[in-house]
Amino acid sequence: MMPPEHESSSSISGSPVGILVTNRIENTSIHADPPISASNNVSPCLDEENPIMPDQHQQSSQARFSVLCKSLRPVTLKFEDVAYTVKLQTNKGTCFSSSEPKPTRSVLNGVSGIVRPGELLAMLGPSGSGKTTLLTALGGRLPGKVSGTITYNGQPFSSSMKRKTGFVSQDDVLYPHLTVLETLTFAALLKLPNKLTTEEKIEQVELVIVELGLTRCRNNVVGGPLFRGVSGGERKRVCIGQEMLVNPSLLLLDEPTSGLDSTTAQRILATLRGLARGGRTVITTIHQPSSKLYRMFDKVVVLSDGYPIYSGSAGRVMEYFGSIGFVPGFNFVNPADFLLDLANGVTPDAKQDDQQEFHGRADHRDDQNSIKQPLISSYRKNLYPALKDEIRRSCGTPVRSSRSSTENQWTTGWWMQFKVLLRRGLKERKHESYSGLRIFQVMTVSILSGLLWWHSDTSHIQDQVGLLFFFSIFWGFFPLFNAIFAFPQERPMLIKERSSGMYRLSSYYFARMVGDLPMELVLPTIFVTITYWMGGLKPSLITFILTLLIVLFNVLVSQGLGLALGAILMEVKQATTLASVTMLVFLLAGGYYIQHIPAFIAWLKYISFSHYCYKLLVGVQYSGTEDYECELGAHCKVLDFPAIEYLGIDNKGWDVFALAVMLVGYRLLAYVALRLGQPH
Ligand SMILES: Nc1ncnc2c1ncn2[C@@H]1O[C@H](COP(=O)(O)OP(=O)(O)OP(=O)(O)O)[C@@H](O)[C@H]1O
Repeated sequence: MMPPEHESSSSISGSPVGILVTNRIENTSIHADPPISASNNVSPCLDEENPIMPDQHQQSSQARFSVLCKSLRPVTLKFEDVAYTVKLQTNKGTCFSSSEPKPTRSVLNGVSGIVRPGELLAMLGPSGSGKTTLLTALGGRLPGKVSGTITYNGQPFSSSMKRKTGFVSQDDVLYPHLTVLETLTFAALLKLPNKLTTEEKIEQVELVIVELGLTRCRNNVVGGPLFRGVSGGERKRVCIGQEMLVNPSLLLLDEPTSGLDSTTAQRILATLRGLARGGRTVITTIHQPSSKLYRMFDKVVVLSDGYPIYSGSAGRVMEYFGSIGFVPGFNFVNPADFLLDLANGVTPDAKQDDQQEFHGRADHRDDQNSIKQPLISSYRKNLYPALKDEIRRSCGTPVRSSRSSTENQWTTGWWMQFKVLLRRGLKERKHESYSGLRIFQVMTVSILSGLLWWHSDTSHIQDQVGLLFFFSIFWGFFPLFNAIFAFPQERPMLIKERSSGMYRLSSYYFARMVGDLPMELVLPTIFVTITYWMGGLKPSLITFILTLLIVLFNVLVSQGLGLALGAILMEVKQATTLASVTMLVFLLAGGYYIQHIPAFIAWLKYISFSHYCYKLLVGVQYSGTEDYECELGAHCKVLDFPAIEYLGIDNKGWDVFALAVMLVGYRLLAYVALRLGQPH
């Protein structure tokens, strides 16, 4: 069997990004076609202080890309004895916490490898073998403790490395309502450094679109589970494009070809190989590559139940397994199939009938283990010592970076991030915020309540007070339940973008707050304007404006509570349940339904923003000197009306203060909860 050949050219050379990457080759010590022998491939580590610089000629011919070229700093990634254990969730102790320690499961065991700039490494293994976990660990995104050592040019993972790393996850997290062009443009504006002008950033987007073959669908919306957008392959390419924009030195991809046809898969891998040849370090997990795809890999790591059974040159794999007695059968065509069979504990040369019989046997698990165990032992005996030696030899002295890891953590400034995130949020959520359904809902309720309270006057003071209470409750519920969805819905995107150090949490948070404001304030304004005048409340412009301002204040407070509940629980079902209980308590303790609440529980009204809003609304509607018709022909003081007397309409300053404290407090709580829930 011939070892897989390595192609000498990539399909992307010739395209603009191809030019960019192939030019990198000429300027580096990396070969256009790196030798597949790991031992021959030891190159010195390149650090931040020694970026590969294009020569003068290329600089002038590619002035447009100069900033991007300079930012490329090759990364040698080494991982040694990487192990990871997870605590398993159990059903026990859901009501009463169990004192028993949670069972643990070892997901990765002593995985080692080295990938240099210019190389494309593939991780192979059956489903559940630990590929994604290893990739996530190498991307510095795995929560909890990863044992072993992972270094990038001899350094541990840092925020500067984070910015040089592109990570494409298996689940394509994208905003469904943005077009392909918008998605990439917003990513470019947020990710590319300030020293590039907006035009240059957009130019870079155009290059990536051409490179990834997205020209045809550039103006199509991405789409989501509820409505169709671009195809699965195009989605995947958009995700890769987002990472390619920043010209990452280290590119990690989780199953970039899953669900794609073989031609598209091949094109994607050719692009990745081209990117690698441009001086990047590219690592991908892959499920079942064809032999054609397999030939594009320089190195492979094969995992079986979290244990490595091979780590090294892709071209030497057959030679190695042959040397330990695993020779492919007569129908051998694809090294990847051979490797997957071995990783599954299945002998590759077994005939179809034997396989069926084999799987049907009750003790086939033991048989599988009896194949896996020698493979794991053989790896430790035959491959590991040489690999360890290679890892140690290559770049033994850690490269010192003169910059601190926190310095220059962000590529763009706070204000730029805020502006871009605000624009993106407005575009993405315009369908939601300005949805006809929401407007219809508010208009219907306002007209209906205007008709129900049609021209009420102080002779029906009970009704009027009821209308004011309705204002406070409706505009307590509505924004609260809308706001609850904000953070749980955006969580995957927030985690993805924050993990790559795209923007500050504060700029995202403020952009979200400000972006939601227009519609949050327009709808109650329409409502109050219709209902106030139809309902026959005091015909005074000042009173109307004050009423409107109080309702808007209430909306902002209620929205803040919704955001806080969403951010704390990060789960819509739990948050809506808690919100409905809270609002029910506020409704009952507000002072309208019950006026003789027992003293031991009367304090509840002080934590209810609806209570303060209701009090203020009544306070601006009626003055202490006003009368109302309490009996036929008899007039009483408004302040003596039982509901108002119980409420007490003095101390408006305190009510405003209490609402202001809640306005700030809830939002602060939401921010802190978001910050604590963020990957570090
Ligand atoms: N946090 C966790 N809690 C429990 N089990 C986990 C956790 N993380 C990973 N695992 C388990 O570890 C194993 C490896 O998972 P991983 O996602 O890395 O596999 P994989 O090889 O990428 O699989 P696939 O090819 O199907 O994506 C799986 O059995 C998975 O269930």
